[in-house]
Amino acid sequence: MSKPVFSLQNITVTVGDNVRILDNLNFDIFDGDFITVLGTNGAGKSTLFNTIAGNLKIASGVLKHHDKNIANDSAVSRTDYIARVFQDPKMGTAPRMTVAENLLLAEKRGKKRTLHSRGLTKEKLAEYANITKVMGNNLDTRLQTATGNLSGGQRQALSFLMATRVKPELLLLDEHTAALDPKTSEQLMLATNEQVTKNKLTALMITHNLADALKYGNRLIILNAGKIVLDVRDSDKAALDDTQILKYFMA
Ligand SMILES: Nc1ncnc2c1ncn2[C@@H]1O[C@H](COP(=O)(O)OP(=O)(O)OP(=O)(O)O)[C@@H](O)[C@H]1O
Repeated sequence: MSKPVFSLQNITVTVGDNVRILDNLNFDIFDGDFITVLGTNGAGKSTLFNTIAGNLKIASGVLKHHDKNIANDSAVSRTDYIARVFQDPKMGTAPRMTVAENLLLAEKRGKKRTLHSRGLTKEKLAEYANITKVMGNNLDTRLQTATGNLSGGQRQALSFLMATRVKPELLLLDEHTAALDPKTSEQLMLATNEQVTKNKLTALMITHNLADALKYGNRLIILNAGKIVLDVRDSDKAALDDTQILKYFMA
């Protein structure tokens, strides 16, 4: 197997009186991996994402991006190559800016993030109409609408498009469909799968939906009490069912 894009080596994260919320975790992420992440409430899933994204300081261990240890790099500097979509539709978009302006801003990943509305040429707007249309929720008709006036589903679809507008080296999906109604949630999940597969994105997706965790991605991990208790890929993942998965929740 090729070298990992990200490598978590003996990562421990503690809170309070030395309580380990990630416990000596070892985990390699390879180019093109689409990893679904399961675990009970409090297992450490968001902590894992916060650790990778740089929002939490690790107590010990090494976090490598290619050959560089990025454990002490700021969260802001990591946004050059890591994108994240949160559960809350209000996160990830600027509410007073229009849909088109948000998309234009998203194209600045890794560059200085200044925005000139004159960058919104006719051609750009036509391009944005195309990419928003595939989300199937009329976002393409709201390009000049302030993001704060969108529905939660439209806003979350926009967050996803922004996170993937410039291909990130890692996409973190933090229960990104959980706050949406079942139909909107399925729509975004299908669009997510299509984009991740078509563009060969490397992604981790936290979900509490066992069916989605089994159906999507090439790899699945289960966290329990700050440790990875299952890590399967390809045919081993395909062979899993709900009953087998639930056993790992008790481990
Ligand atoms: N900054 C923090 N300070 C104190 N405790 C924290 C902090 N962040 C996380 N924890 C604790 O660490 C544990 C893991 O939390 P985490 O949010 O990672 O769980 P999770 O698997 O994402 O859960 P959920 O499915 O409920 O979102 C929990 O017990 C949580 O209360």
